[in-house]
Amino acid sequence: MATQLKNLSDFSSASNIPSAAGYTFGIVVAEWNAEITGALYNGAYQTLLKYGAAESAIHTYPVPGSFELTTGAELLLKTGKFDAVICLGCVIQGETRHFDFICDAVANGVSNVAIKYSKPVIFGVLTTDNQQQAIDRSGGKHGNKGDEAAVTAIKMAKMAELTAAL
Ligand SMILES: Nc1c(NC[C@H](O)[C@H](O)[C@H](O)CO)[nH]c(=O)[nH]c1=O
Ligand SMILES: CC(=O)[C@@H](O)COP(=O)(O)O
Repeated sequence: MATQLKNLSDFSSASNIPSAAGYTFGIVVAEWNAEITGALYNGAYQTLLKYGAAESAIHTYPVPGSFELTTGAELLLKTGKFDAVICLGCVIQGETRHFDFICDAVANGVSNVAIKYSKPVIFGVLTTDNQQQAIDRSGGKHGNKGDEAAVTAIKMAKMAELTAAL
């Protein structure tokens, strides 16, 4: 499987990451599986700082679960004050089909909010079979999806800025 072949968060060879300076970011973080989402958040926050975002330009809001990430993104984007919103969560399969409904709702919801406001909303949600897969992708052997979400937010904020000038 491709995932097993690499650290998915290795940006060392990526020279095409724009500066995050001047952009305002929202980060909405689900409290479910907090040990995982906390690691995702730390990765995203530190990555934004690494690429030049000001601490004062990063605004963080917790929500109860991943299902609420869409609402969190909507509430932030309706203010008109954010260049990108990063949604962080971790949904781990349980005994029932609840997993499927949450994952589908968040993926579709995040996409719809991004389109509604023509602003980047980044899907930084782990959807795993078990806890170990989540650990591996939140600072473990497969990298940190929070890092990736932050890089995506920077790139998309830059694209939004460039296309607004067209
Ligand atoms: N089981 C997980 C949940 N469940 C909670 C939902 O996200 C939502 O808060 C609830 O249905 C009320 O609307 N959330 C996660 O983020 N991760 C899970 O594994
Ligand atoms: C993804 C979930 O909501 C899950 O944790 C709930 O567990 P279960 O499906 O066993 O009720």
